[in-house]
Amino acid sequence: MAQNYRITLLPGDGIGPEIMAVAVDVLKVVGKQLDLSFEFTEALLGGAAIDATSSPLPDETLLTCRNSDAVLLAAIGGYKWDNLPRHQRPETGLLGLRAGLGLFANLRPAKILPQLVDASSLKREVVEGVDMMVVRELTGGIYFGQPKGVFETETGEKRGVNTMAYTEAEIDRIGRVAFETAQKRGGKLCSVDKANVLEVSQLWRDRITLLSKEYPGVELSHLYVDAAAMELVRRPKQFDTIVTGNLFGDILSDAAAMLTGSIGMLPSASLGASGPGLFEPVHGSAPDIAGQDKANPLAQVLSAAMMLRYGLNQPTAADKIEQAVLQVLDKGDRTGDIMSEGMNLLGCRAMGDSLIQALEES
Ligand SMILES: NC(=O)c1ccc[n+]([C@@H]2O[C@H](COP(=O)([O-])OP(=O)(O)OC[C@H]3O[C@@H](n4cnc5c(N)ncnc54)[C@H](O)[C@@H]3O)[C@@H](O)[C@H]2O)c1
Ligand SMILES: CC(C)[C@H](C(=O)O)[C@@H](O)C(=O)O
Ligand SMILES: [Mg+2]
Repeated sequence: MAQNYRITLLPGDGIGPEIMAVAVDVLKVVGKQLDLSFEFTEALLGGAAIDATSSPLPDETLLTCRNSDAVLLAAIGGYKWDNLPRHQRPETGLLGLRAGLGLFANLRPAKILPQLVDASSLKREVVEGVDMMVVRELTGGIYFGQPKGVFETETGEKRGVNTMAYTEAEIDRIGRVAFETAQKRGGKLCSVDKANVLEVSQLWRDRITLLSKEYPGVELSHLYVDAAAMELVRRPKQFDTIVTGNLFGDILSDAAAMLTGSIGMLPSASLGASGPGLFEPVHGSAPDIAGQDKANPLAQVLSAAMMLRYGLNQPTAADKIEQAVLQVLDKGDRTGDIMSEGMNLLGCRAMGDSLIQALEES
C-alpha cells in the first residue's frame, strides 16, 4: 500500500505561489514513481493571511501545520505590508510559525553545483568545490529576546530595544545538532559569534567548547562574525559546518547563498525536537519579479527534497529530485538569476516542465 503523508503547503506571497506550483508538480510525479501519496492542504501565512483574516498567522494555519507530517513553505512578505506595525507584519507570522512548531534548528546547505560555477560572482578557483552547511539557531537570540519594543524615555524620546539572549540549554541543543551534522559531513565545525564584544557570545563560545569534548571526532574552530563574513568570501572552501545564532545565521546564509550563484538555488530545513519540520527556500518573496514567470523554482524544489530527506525519511525520493535538478542544469536550462552565456533562458513554469520531463525520463 502507498505510504501516505499529510503535507501543509504555505505558498505565501510574491513569487511564492509560482514556485510552490512547480514543487507540488514535482512531488506528485515522484510520489507516483515511488508509491508515496501526498495529501496536500493549503493554508494561509504572511501577507496572504493578513489580507484574508487580518492575522499573519491565523490559528487555523498553526493547527493545520501541527497536524501534518511536514510543512512546505514558499515565502512571505512584500511592499504592500511593509508599513504595518511590527506585530501585524508577514514576517511576524513566519517567526510565530517557527516558534509555534518549536523549530530551533535551521539547516541551510550552500553547495556549488559544478554546472553553476560560472554563474557565481566570485572566481572559479574560489568557489569550485564549495560545500558547507550553515546550522542557524532559529527560535532564540535577538529575534525573540525580551525586553523588546519601542519605549519612551524620561525625556519623551523613543528608544527601540531588542535583546540578544541565549540560555545554556538553547546553546547546547543547537550545538548538538551542529556537532552531529559535522560528524556526518567533513568532521569540521566552525562556531561563529561576537565573543570579543557580547556576553551572550562568550557564553555561546564557552558552551560550544564544553560540548566539543563529547565529539572528539569533530575539529572545532571559532570565528568572530565579522571575520567569518570576510572568510566566507575570501576562502569559502575552508568551511564544512558552521553553527551560529539566529541573526548571524540569517546574514551569513544569504552571503553563502551568493557563493553558489544565486539565492534562488538554496533550500533549507527547520527542525525541532519532535513534530513536523518546516521546509522553505532561503530567499524571500522577491516582490520585484513576482507574477512575471521569472522566478527560479529550484530552491523551492530542493526544499521539497529536503522535506523528503529530513522530514519524511524518504531519501530515495529526495535523491531523485536532486538528480533531476542536476539533469536540467546539465541540459543548459537556466532561469534569469543563474543565466550565463550559451544557456537556455527559461521562465519558472518552463523550468518546472523541464524538471518533470527529466523525472519522467529517469
Ligand atoms: N522565508 C521567507 O519567507 C523570507 C525570507 C527572506 C525575505 N523574506 C521577505 O521577502 C520580502 C523581500 O525581501 P528581499 O527583497 O530582501 O529578499 P528576496 O530574497 O525576496 O530577494 C532578494 C533578491 O533576490 C532575488 N530572488 C529571490 N528569490 C529568487 C528566485 N527564486 N529566483 C530569482 N530571483 C530571486 C529577488 O528578485 C531580489 O532581487 C521581504 O518582505 C522579506 O521580509 C521572506
Ligand atoms: C523573513 C524573515 C523573518 C526571515 C528571517 O529573518 O529569518 C528571512 O530573512 C529568512 O532568512 O528566513
Ligand atoms: Mg534571511
